[in-house]
Amino acid sequence: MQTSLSSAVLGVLAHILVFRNVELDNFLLGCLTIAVTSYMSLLAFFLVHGTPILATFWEVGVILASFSVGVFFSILIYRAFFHRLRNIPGPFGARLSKLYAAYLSSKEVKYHEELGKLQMEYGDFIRTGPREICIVRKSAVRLMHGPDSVCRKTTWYSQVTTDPMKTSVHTTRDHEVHRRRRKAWERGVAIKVLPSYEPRISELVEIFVDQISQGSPVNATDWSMFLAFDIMGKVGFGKDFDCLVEGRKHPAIGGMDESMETISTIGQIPWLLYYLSRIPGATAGYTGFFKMCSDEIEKKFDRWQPDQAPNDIMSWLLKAFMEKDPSAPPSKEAFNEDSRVMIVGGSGTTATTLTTTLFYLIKNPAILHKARTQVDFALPNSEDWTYENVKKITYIDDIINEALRLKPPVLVGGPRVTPANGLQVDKKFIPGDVNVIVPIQLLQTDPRYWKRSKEFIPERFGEKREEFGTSDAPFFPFQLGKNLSLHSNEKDPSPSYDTDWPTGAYSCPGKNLTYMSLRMALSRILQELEFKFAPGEDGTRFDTEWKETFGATPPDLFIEFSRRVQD
Ligand code: HEM
Repeated sequence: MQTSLSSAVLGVLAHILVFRNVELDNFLLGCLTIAVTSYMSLLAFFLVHGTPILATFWEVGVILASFSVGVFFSILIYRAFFHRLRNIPGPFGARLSKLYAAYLSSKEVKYHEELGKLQMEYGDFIRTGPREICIVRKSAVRLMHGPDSVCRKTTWYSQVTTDPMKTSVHTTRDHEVHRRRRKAWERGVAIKVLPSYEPRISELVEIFVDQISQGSPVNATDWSMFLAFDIMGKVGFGKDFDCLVEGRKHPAIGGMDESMETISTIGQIPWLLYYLSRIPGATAGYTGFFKMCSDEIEKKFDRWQPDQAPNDIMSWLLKAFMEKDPSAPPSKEAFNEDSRVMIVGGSGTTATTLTTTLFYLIKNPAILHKARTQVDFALPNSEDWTYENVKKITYIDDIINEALRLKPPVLVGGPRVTPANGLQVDKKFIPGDVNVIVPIQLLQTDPRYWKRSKEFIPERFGEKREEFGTSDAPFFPFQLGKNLSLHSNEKDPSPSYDTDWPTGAYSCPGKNLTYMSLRMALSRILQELEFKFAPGEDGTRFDTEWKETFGATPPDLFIEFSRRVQD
């Protein structure tokens, strides 16, 4: 009894003095090794001192079990009643473990909506995990994601690897290393290199328009993905993925879709995902995709010519690598990771936005008519369809932005950790070392900041901007993007609506490329095609059944496209 009690007390002390003060997430294997070693040492100790074998196993088992009970009991009591977040309201289960968030996410894979329900019940500051809160306040956006933010990426970003030599730019948690690596990326998607991508994007959009207008209804969710994936192949790798020509998903990503829902649920507990993904066979669905990316990188290395100007995003990273520039990915593994982030981060998001714009245009015939009239005016002939001309149709930008507002392809967004000395958000003090989520879709549809918040009104980003108070409202689908002008201009072809909210350190570098792809696709569709819901489709599922899979997985949407008959 005495041994058991002492072991339990030791467990409590271990939690209070050691475990509570260390970021344990990625040292669990180390902890397990220490536990096994301790077990073996204790066994050896008792046996050497002449304790019979059975009694030895019993004694050591009791010591370890008591120690573990002490640790877990201390953790639960501490999290429930003494934690620095004890005054932030939230479900009791969320205080104890992130398993609660995983449970919410697993119900229907709609964590974005679950957060909305929690907000209704607990207010704008909600405790969503033992040391995690969700803040549904505009003021939190800039504090977490703005250029002057002192908040950093959390352990959530370590779910693939903890080795800084192997992380992608997205999963690099060291702020300084990340800052350096962003430079190579920014060269690859800079405004001045975009024109070199235009012919490739135009060619793919033409194939897209040809393919979808063959007469029968098409699943716009899939076809938008084929287009976006092909664009990332051409602009990212300089490679034909041929999804549009063959009318199918790339075989390499076939196995990935099914695992996205599971991953996003388990991803609520990053360390668990980290360890599960190390079980042999656990990432089988990704093998083809990983191989495709690493093969392409390998080919790029083989074909590298120092005197040739880079003509795709990965070549810009390769140039930095070959020239030993500090912005380069630090290893081939890191290179591979960057290429995967580019494909995954760049294709699904762009595709989702394109489908969303089509959905809203069909639902709002007056807006569709206005958009078409403007396109016809700016591009009277087929040959007028050039990016230079398309950029001038600002109503297209307004439509894209309104789609990104209502249904952002990243519905919730990545967590950030507060600095050691904490952070003031309005009147609430958030203690240090706390993970914070600022949910994108909830804030972008919040009636406190957006008039007629659930309605599709592109003009709120254009001529009715002042009337709708858009400048002051939280709009951050790319986190906080570059902000140079209201509408396209020479310096920045991407529109910006948050003049006071300049670029955050971790914001999306692909924003300009995204606008270019979407502007080209949408303008060509409007110029060339009529479209309406396919028989039996009314868009309800597409409107309501989005899954939160770190980004978003929208349902199918069946649309009938046909060539426009010019009158
Ligand atoms: C509609 C289109 C897109 C949306 C809404 C979007 C949104 C986002 C968001 C919200 C983040 C921040 C994620 C986080 O905080 O963890 C992000 C990061 C990122 N995006 Fe995008 N993205 C889009 C398109 C693209 C494209 C086309 C590319 C490829 C060129 C791309 C590449 C990246 C990369 C590399 C990061 C990581 C940046 C970093 O951590 O420094 N994205 N994106």
